[in-house]
Amino acid sequence: MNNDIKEVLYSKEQIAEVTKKLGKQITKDFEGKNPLVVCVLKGAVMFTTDIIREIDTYLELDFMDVSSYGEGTESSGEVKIIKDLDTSVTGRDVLIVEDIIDTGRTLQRLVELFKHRNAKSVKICTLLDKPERRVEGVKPDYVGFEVPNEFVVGYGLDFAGRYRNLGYVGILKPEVYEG
Ligand SMILES: O=P(O)(O)OC[C@H]1O[C@H](OP(=O)(O)OP(=O)(O)O)[C@H](O)[C@@H]1O
Ligand code: HPA
Ligand SMILES: [Mg+2]
Repeated sequence: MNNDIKEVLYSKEQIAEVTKKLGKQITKDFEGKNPLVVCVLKGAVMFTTDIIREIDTYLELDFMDVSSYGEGTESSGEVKIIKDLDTSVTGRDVLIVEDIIDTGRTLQRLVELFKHRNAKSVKICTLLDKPERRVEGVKPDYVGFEVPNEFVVGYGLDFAGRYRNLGYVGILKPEVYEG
């Protein structure tokens, strides 16, 4: 599996360090707010479980399963909701946790949905931001790293369902997805 990686972008240690830093910031900003943390499955599962342990406020956790990439490296353009939240967002301070913002379609859809459901506030925390590919105007409130316009995998991020279990984030060799 490691042989399929062209370059390691962020090591386990770098991810842990930035997660701690973001957790501290979020702790400060959400003090006394009891936010509803929304983990966007499946990519954000590792980042979410790590960052919530760095946030020192009361919070609640829920999961939403959303998908638009299927087996490829390009967004299908259609954001499918596979599993909705169990919790109502009405009147809640929502913090969406994502692994990556690429075109921005996934988050645009979620932010619109939560606002429509009358969330009190909606904030976004993403480990990775790939601003070069943006087609929607969403802006994250908390960002770990800006990534170049390459298909990245690891630490939750997949290609065709694989590589989520890498501890680091790396660039996939193009020959892996080109066939
Ligand atoms: O900004 P966008 O272009 O919308 O891309 C970002 C989204 O795409 C990936 O999810 P995917 O749809 O592959 O589902 P997964 O998390 O289950 O892998 C990733 O985890 C983000 O949720
Ligand atoms: O670069 C990426 N890697 C994995 N999944 C993704 N979903 C959007 N962009 C990416
Ligand atoms: Mg994915």
